[in-house]
Amino acid sequence: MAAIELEGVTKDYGEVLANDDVTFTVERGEIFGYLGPNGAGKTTTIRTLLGFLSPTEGSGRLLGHDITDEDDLIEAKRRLGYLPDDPAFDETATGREILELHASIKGDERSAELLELFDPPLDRTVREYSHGNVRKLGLVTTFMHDPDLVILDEPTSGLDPLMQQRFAEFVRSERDQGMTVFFSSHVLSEVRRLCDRVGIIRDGRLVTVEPVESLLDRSGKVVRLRAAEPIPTEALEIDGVHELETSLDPGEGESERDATTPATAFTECTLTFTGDVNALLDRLREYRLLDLSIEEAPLEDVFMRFYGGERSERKPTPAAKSVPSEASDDV
Ligand SMILES: Nc1ncnc2c1ncn2[C@@H]1O[C@H](COP(=O)(O)OP(=O)(O)OP(=O)(O)O)[C@@H](O)[C@H]1O
Repeated sequence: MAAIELEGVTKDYGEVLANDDVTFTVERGEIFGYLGPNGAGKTTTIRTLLGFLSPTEGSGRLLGHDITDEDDLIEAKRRLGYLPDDPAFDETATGREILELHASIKGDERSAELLELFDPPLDRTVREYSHGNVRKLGLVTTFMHDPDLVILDEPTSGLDPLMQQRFAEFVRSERDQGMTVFFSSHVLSEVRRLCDRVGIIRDGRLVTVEPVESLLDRSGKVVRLRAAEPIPTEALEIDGVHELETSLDPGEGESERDATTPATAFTECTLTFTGDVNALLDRLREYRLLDLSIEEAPLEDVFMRFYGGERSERKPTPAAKSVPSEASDDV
C-alpha cells in the first residue's frame, strides 16, 4: 500500500483552478519533493490530502484511508505528522505548553531527542518567537509522536543554514528507517539534497513526476572551456549541445583574426550538454585546451524550463555572444 495516492484531484475556486487533474503516488519510505512557484497549487494539494478541502473532482488515499471520508481519515492521522506553512500556535502559550498540548493529543515518543536537534526557546510565549523559532517548534510537534508519514509545507522556510543542514540529516535518517516524507518547496538546492523523487506543479497542473536523478540527467552538464587556439564553431555541432555561448579572444598582441582563423570560431565557450560526454571530448581532442570544466547544471535552470521565466544568470565568458544552437529540450 502506497503512503499517498491521488487520482485526478481537481480543486476549482471559480476564478482559479488551483489543482487540475492532479494524479501521483508516493511510495512508503521515500522522500518526495513537491515543487512549484508561488501560487502553483502546492498548499491546495496538501490541504486536500489532509481532508481540510474537499476536491471538486477526484479521489485520494492517505496511508490507505479515503481522504474524502472524515472518519476513515482519522485512522491515518494518528500515524501522520503535519507541518503547515504557517503553524497557528496559540500566541499566548509558551513553547513548553504547546508541546504538552500536542503530547496529550498525539502522544510523545521522542520530543527530548527533537528538542536537542531543533532547540526552540520553550519558556517564551509563541508571540515572542521569530519565524524560524516557530518553524523549529513546528518540527518538534510534527515528529514527536514518531509518525509513519510526514507532510511538510515549506519546512525550512525561516531556518538558518545550520538548522537546514540538521533538518536534512534528520529527514534522511528517518527515511532510512522507513518514514515517508512529503514536502513542498521552492528551494531547489534542498530538493536536490534531500529528495528521491520530485513532482513539479505549475498553474495547478502536475508537469512531471520523476526521480531527482533523472531530472538532473535531463538537465545535462554545464561545460566551460578555454582554448589556446581558435576552435571552429562547427566542431561543436553534435547532439546534446544547447545554449552555446562563445567568445574569441585574439590573444596578447594580436588585435585581428589571422587568415587561418575560421569565420566563426571561439577560444572560450560555455554550453549545456545533454549528450555523451565522451563524444564531446573526442571532438575537442584535436584542439589545445587551457581549461575545461564539466559540472552538473543548476537545478534552477531545469525548474525554469517547467514554469518559464528567466533562466538564472550563468557566469558569462568574457564578451560572450550567443550562437544559434539546436532546439532546447523543453519538457
Ligand atoms: N480559498 C481560496 N479561494 C480562491 N482561490 C484560492 C484559495 N486558496 C488558494 N487559492 C488560489 O489557488 C491557487 C493555488 O494556491 P496555493 O496556495 O495552493 O499555491 P502554492 O503553490 O501553495 O503557493 P505558495 O508557494 O505561494 O504557498 C492560487 O492562485 C491561489 O490564489
